[in-house]
Amino acid sequence: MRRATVYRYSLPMEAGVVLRNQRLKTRDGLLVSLWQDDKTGWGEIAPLPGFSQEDLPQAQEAVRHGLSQWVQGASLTAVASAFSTLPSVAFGLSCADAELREELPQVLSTRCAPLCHGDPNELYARLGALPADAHGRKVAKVKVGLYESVGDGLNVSMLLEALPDLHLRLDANRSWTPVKAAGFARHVAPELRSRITFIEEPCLTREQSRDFARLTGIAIAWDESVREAGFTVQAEPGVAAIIIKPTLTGSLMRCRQLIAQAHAAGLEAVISSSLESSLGLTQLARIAQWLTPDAVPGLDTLDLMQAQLVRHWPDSVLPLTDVSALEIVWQSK
Ligand SMILES: O=C(O)CCC(=O)c1ccccc1C(=O)O
Ligand SMILES: [Mg+2]
Repeated sequence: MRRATVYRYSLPMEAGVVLRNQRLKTRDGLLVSLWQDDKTGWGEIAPLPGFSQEDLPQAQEAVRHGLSQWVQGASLTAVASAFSTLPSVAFGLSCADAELREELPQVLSTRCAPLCHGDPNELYARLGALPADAHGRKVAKVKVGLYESVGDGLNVSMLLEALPDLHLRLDANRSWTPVKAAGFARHVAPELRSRITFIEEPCLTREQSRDFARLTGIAIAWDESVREAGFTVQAEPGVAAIIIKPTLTGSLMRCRQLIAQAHAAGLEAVISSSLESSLGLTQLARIAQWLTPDAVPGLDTLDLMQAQLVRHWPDSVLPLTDVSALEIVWQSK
């Protein structure tokens, strides 16, 4: 006997969370819970406005359709893979399926690369307290490209000089022209550059980003590119990693394939958040622990929200919204 329920959630965000020039006041998405015999599995489907190709009504319709098929006996692995044009649906359903089949291990590490922002004194204290990894490195992430690139260069240099065991991931989201990218690099001394683990997509085009890596010796990582048609994972000079945001990428099987390709090419694969709730985020932490145990994931986004959802992120003090408070939008008979 199979049963499925689809819930809809809307969580208030912290004031001032801006994504691609639009303010995100609430994070909206779906949770699915599946029952089969005495087993249960949950998944989160949350298209991210400005990033996902699909919107929530489209996702909801697809989830309803996919789960009706599953309830009637179809394989959810197959159902999820069929939604390759709706990555959030493919990912959420495949997570619920993996939990149900007890394939997704429970072990979870809350270790992730903290996003550096806000008051410098507070930031220094936070980074000072950050645990080092097996190589004695502290890994944190800084968004760049929002203001003057020269200021970004000075800021990054200041952090690296102040904390000798700090290694930084930077993320420019393709915002620099080659001239701005050079302005950034000019203000980061060559001896500090090796502690920039990578910068995600510094420039508008891949070719410009490759040139930046070659000219500056600063490694880069692909993020947006990974989700573009025609992208193939391959070893390239100056490329250190690929970023995998499962909600924007697709089924667990697709993510595993990308991770395997990255590792085969000698690249780091970094699991990263698309602003999932605490339920999706804890699953991402489990996936990261399982499939990319040596890479610190990019999951420091829970505090952008004002509440957790159904499952706790360990140590978070945010209030928890219980499943009983959620609207049921579909249920199998
Ligand atoms: O990768 C991380 O560390 C956090 C997640 C993150 O940065 C992000 C989250 C949602 C949408 C886009 C991005 C991004 O990588 O720019
Ligand atoms: Mg990025």
